[in-house]
Amino acid sequence: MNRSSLTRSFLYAIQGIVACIRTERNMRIHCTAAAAAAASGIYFHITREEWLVLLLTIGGVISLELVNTAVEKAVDLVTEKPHPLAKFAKDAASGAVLVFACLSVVIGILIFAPYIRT
Ligand SMILES: Nc1ncnc2c1ncn2[C@@H]1O[C@H](COP(=O)(O)OP(=O)(O)OP(=O)(O)O)[C@@H](O)[C@H]1O
Repeated sequence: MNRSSLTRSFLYAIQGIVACIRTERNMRIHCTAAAAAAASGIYFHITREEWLVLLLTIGGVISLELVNTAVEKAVDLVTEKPHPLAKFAKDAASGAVLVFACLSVVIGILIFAPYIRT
């Protein structure tokens, strides 16, 4: 892979992220929550280890939402007619986001609750 094709792949990936933020309401919710968590991390001066967990969690949710959107678009490309496999694929992909998002809330509470209490 030469340098210009590497740059092109990078630009396509950025285009994918921007398109997802523009079109997907859930993605904008995740980005807002991520910004709020990062701002809280700065405000409370959380530790290096807490930043590692927080950043991994933010990256996980946003990456999973990108994959979920990709699955939705790919399914819609194949068929927009009701189909049990289309439902299965979309529900499983959004289930993956839901699992990670719920655990992120728990992680956020575990990180920030001690700072808020003191
Ligand atoms: N072709 C289909 N066949 C059967 N069920 C479908 C189909 N398309 C969507 N569904 C059902 O409708 C739900 C919502 O699908 P839709 O494509 O509107 O996603 P969405 O509302 O944009 O999801 P998200 O909120 O995760 O972005 C799916 O999770 C699935 O249960």
